[in-house]
This record gives sequence, structure tokens and C-alpha cells, in this order.
Amino acid sequence: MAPSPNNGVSQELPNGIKKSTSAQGFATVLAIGTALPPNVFYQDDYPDFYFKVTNSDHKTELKEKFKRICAGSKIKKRHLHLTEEIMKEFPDIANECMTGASLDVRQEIMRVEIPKLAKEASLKAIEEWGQPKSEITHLVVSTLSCLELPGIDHHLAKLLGLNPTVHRFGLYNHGCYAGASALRLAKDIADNNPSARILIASSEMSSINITTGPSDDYVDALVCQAIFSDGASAVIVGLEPDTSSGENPLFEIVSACQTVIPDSDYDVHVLFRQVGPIARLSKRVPELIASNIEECLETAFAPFGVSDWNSLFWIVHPGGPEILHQTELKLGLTENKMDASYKILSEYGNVIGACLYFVMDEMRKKSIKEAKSTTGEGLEWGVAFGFGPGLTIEALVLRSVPINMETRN
Ligand SMILES: CC(C)(COP(=O)(O)OP(=O)(O)OC[C@H]1O[C@@H](n2cnc3c(N)ncnc32)[C@H](O)[C@@H]1OP(=O)(O)O)[C@@H](O)C(=O)NCCC(=O)NCCSC(=O)CC(=O)O
Repeated sequence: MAPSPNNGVSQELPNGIKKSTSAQGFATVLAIGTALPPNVFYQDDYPDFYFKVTNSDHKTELKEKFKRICAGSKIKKRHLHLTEEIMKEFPDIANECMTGASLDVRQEIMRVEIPKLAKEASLKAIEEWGQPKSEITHLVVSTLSCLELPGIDHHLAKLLGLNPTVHRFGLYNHGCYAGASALRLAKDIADNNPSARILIASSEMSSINITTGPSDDYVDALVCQAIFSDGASAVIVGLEPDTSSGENPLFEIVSACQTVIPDSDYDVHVLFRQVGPIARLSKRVPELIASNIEECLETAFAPFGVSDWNSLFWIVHPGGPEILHQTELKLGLTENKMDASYKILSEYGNVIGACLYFVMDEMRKKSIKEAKSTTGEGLEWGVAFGFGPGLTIEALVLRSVPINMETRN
């Protein structure tokens, strides 16, 4: 891939905004790949499994409550690495006293499985991209499931056989906004290095984080057990797609910003203890996000003169159905705006930091399937949102690209 000429041309955006970089165009998503563990749990069956493997079948009222939460989750199925066989083979995972032995076993599984799943998703992205992997200049990896030094960025680079000089970044413990953060970082890298090709991989495995059995004192653990899931996704980002060598633009990343909702530091809170990560979710999370999202939209889209949120395509982290639902209500979004997010929630659950690219993948596939004129459901402008601890909101202004049906079929 030839480096871009430093011709100093600036691109004019709507409302006269000029891009300061000498490169032309925007950082662009060039390919998306996803991977899932083979083991599938249907949500209707999960309460029986969870209460059985934690020896909690006698807690009948709590089990009924868990069934209600699972039923309200709008999740049909989830892919989870965990199986009954694994629980039998490693009884320490959910032992009565939940000591550090449980964490040792789980980390031992995850330090192998997390990079493996990331590799599978990355290979799919590289295949779609269609270029030699030696052209990957940067690697951005995120997870909250595995703590090791060197991190999984190092292991993934080796598993993929990337050039040892690839510039690696590890985004660890960001939680569910990691996918959006990684795109923001990739955009900054691409804007400053026009010939860079950045592979982003996010790999998550929530299923083996059973840090406690079901308890009346800790109902938010039941919510976590009902919604989080396992999976990996990868995207490739770069500036000035070389269509002559087969690069296909999917979405342009026009701008990216991060903000924190005031006084919400511990509404999504993960404490690392001897048993591993203990996640706490307050009931306020959906309301907090829904009430603060419009300000983010206004800030992000003011430079482009966009203020009709229904004119956008929506790629939103499906943290839980209430988050999507309350956001739709607050913004007066028309029906179907969040279809891609609901679809991913239903089919795969909340895949933490990896989830956003699943939604992005669904958006472009759905657009092709429905013969829309652009990768964003026929619309030009769109938004991608990541949410997570902080409470942090990441907002990305996206521009779709025209779909050329002849070349896409
Ligand atoms: C959990 C739900 C799917 C359940 O929906 P339902 O339609 O079934 O009904 P519901 O809201 O009344 O909840 C059912 C029961 O669970 C209880 N309940 C719900 N949320 C709870 C919480 N956070 N802590 C403790 N209890 C909770 C309710 O009180 C109720 O109890 P009772 O039945 O006794 O009345 C939904 O509330 C939801 O989408 N919540 C948002 C989940 C969330 O915070 N996601 C963010 C994940 S973090 C993330 O994505 C970012 C990151 O991790 O980085």
C-alpha cells in the first residue's frame, strides 16, 4: 500500500469545518470479523443450569426472580464457553467458599481462550480486508477478562504472526465502552499516519466469572449472569482505502468523543477481589444513560448541522434492553432505529467490549440484505455509542458509504 502523498489538502466538512491533517478523507472501517464459542445456551434453559452448577436449587424464590430477569432480558440465546463438563472438571470455579483457587482456574482458562477467540475474529476481518497481514501496522486489543503481562495484545500478535514491529496497544478493563474507545484511538492513529492499517480486536469471556452463587443480597449479580456473554470481534481501520487493491470502505469515522456522566462513578462498578471481578450494577444505569445521551448527541453533531436524531442510523452497545428502551423513549426515536442493537442482544447477549462491532456488522449486513443504498440503512450519517464504568459514554459520528450491489453480491 503506497503511503499517502503529503499534499496538505484539507477536506471541507459541512458547516465549513476543515480537517487539520494533511491526509484526505476519514479513518474508515475496512472490514469486520466476529467469533463465538461453540457452546450455546438458550436463555430459557439458563436458570436451571446456573442454579444447578452453583448448588443453589433450594433457593426457589431467588430462582423464580432470576427466571423473571432472564425472561425480561430480550435475549434468546448466548454463546458461553462455560459448560457443565467444564464445571465438573474444574469444581473450584464455583466452590462454596469462592477462594482464590477459583480465580486461578478461571484465569488459566481465559489466558488461553481469550487470545484464541480474538485470533478467530481477527482472521475473519483480515480475510474480508483481503490484504497481506504484513501490512497491519498497529494492533489495539481490549478485554476485561484476562490479566496477564505481557498482555493478550502480545499473545494475539504472535498467534496471528504479525510483524514484531507492529505497534501494540492494550485497552484493559474499560468494560463495555472498549469497542468505541478502540475506534477513537484507531481514528487518532490513522489521522496521523495515513498509511497505517490498524487491527482492533476485542475478546471477552464473562461466563467463567461466577464469583458468587445466587444471593438475595446481591441481585445485580443475577442481572450480570442474565445478560453478559462471551465472544470476540475485530475490525480493520485505515485512511484512504485503496479500492484498486480490493479494500472496501464500510463506515467512515468522522469524529469521536468521550464524556463522563456526573456523579455516577459507581453505578457500574467492578471490584477486583480474591475471587476475581465482582461487578455491581445500580438500577439507575438505564435512566442515567437515557437522560444524558442527548447532550452527547448535540455536542457530537453540532458541527455537522444534524439535530434530527431520527435521520441517523444507530449502532448502540446493547447493555441491556432497558438502556435501549429508555434511550428510544427519551429521544423520541421511531420504531426500528435500534433494530441492529436489539438483534445482537437477542442472538448473542451483552458481549461487553466486543459487542459494538457485532452491531456494526449487523448494520452493514442488514443494509445489504434490505437492498439499502448505503451501509447505514440507506442514511448518510450515523452514531455509534459505547457505555461503561464511569459512567463513560463514547460517541462516534459515522458516515455510511454507498453500497455497490454488483460488487457486494
Ligand atoms: C435487568 C433487566 C434486563 C430486567 O428487565 P425486566 O423487564 O425483567 O424488569 P425489571 O427491570 O423490573 O427487573 C426485574 C427484577 O430485577 C431487579 N433488578 C433489575 N436491575 C437490577 C439491578 N441493577 N440491581 C438489582 N436488582 C435489579 C428488579 O428490581 C426486579 O426485581 P423484582 O422482580 O423483585 O421486582 C433490565 O432491567 C435492564 O436492561 N437493566 C439494565 C441492565 C444494565 O444495567 N446493563 C448495563 C450493563 S453494564 C454495561 O453494559 C457496561 C459495562 O459493563 O461496562
